[in-house]
Amino acid sequence: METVTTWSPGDYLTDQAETNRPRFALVILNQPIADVEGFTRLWNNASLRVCADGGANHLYGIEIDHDIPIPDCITGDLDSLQSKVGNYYRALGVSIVPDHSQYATDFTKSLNWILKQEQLHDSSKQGTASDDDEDDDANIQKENLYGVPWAGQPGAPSWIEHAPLDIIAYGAMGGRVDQTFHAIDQLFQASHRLNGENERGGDEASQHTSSSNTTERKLMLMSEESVTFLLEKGKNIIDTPLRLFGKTCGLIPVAGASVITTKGLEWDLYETETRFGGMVSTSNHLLQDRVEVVTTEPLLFTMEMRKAR
Ligand SMILES: Nc1ncnc2c1ncn2[C@@H]1O[C@H](COP(=O)(O)OP(=O)(O)OP(=O)(O)O)[C@@H](O)[C@H]1O
Ligand SMILES: Cc1ncc(C[n+]2csc(CCO)c2C)c(N)n1
Repeated sequence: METVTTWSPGDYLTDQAETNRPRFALVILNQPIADVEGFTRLWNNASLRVCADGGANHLYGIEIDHDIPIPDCITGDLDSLQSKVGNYYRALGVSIVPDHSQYATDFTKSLNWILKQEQLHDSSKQGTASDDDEDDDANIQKENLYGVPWAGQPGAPSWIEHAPLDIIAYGAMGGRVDQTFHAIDQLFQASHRLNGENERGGDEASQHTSSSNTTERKLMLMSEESVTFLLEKGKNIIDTPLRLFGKTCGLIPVAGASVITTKGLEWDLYETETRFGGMVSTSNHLLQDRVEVVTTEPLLFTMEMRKAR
């Protein structure tokens, strides 16, 4: 069975009025934001907005001049959050959720917070079926734990009906190298941690079909420079509208050697092995608005954002 995964990163960037845009959560990391317009479009489009610790400082910098939505949450060890920024958002009612674990980064803690919101909603759906005092207690406890008044309560925001949300992390690439590799590791982790270990792969029955489309939640890393995600084993169809993306792209074998076939690139490959120390396709070019990549192992795909000028 061939698995087909479709990727449409441009959909997150389209205007809010446009329909069919996937609902997504946006995590802002602690990196400078040069392309304020591009970031603001993404921030406005997001359904759930989380600041990873010092990410809030950059948001605050933008909010001074722009009318943008406040975050739903600021989380992390909060060692980078400036006190004036924390006080500002606290006064506006933003949940500030400290997590001092020394075994998870602020990026991971932000993903955990998103997962918790979704899980709380799931349990609240089960809870509403039996409307007893025990459930009320559970909801109060959840509110105390996660600092979100609506968590687990009736009247939760509408995005939650679209959960699990896709997740975009903004600002993960191009800073500290260990943080960059950590972000790539999050892409690997995402395939099981954010989607549930058991939902992947074909079951016995689906082995008999020739192809299946995966509808798992996506995690993508975006910045003003690039968008990056981990292609899955099998066939990947990537929407690459050239009005939104620059032509330069790369296919990086971060999971080890892979045999790949591509369609739609200037230097297409046909059943070619890619591995570090062997052939790695960087500085390749998109030729069209849709690219296909078949890969035997997960493969990092990255492409440029289109520059305003
Ligand atoms: N220099 C950097 N390069 C790339 N990503 C970064 C960098 N600094 C921070 N980040 C991202 O932003 C998140 C929040 O950063 P924060 O302000 O807490 O810095 P930190 O204390 O160094 O991060 P952490 O506590 O997560 O190790 C980090 O978890 C990381 O994903
Ligand atoms: C094997 C191993 N390597 C590094 C760390 C350190 N660490 C990882 S995430 C984190 C929190 C950063 O805010 C810290 C300190 C660890 N715990 N275990």
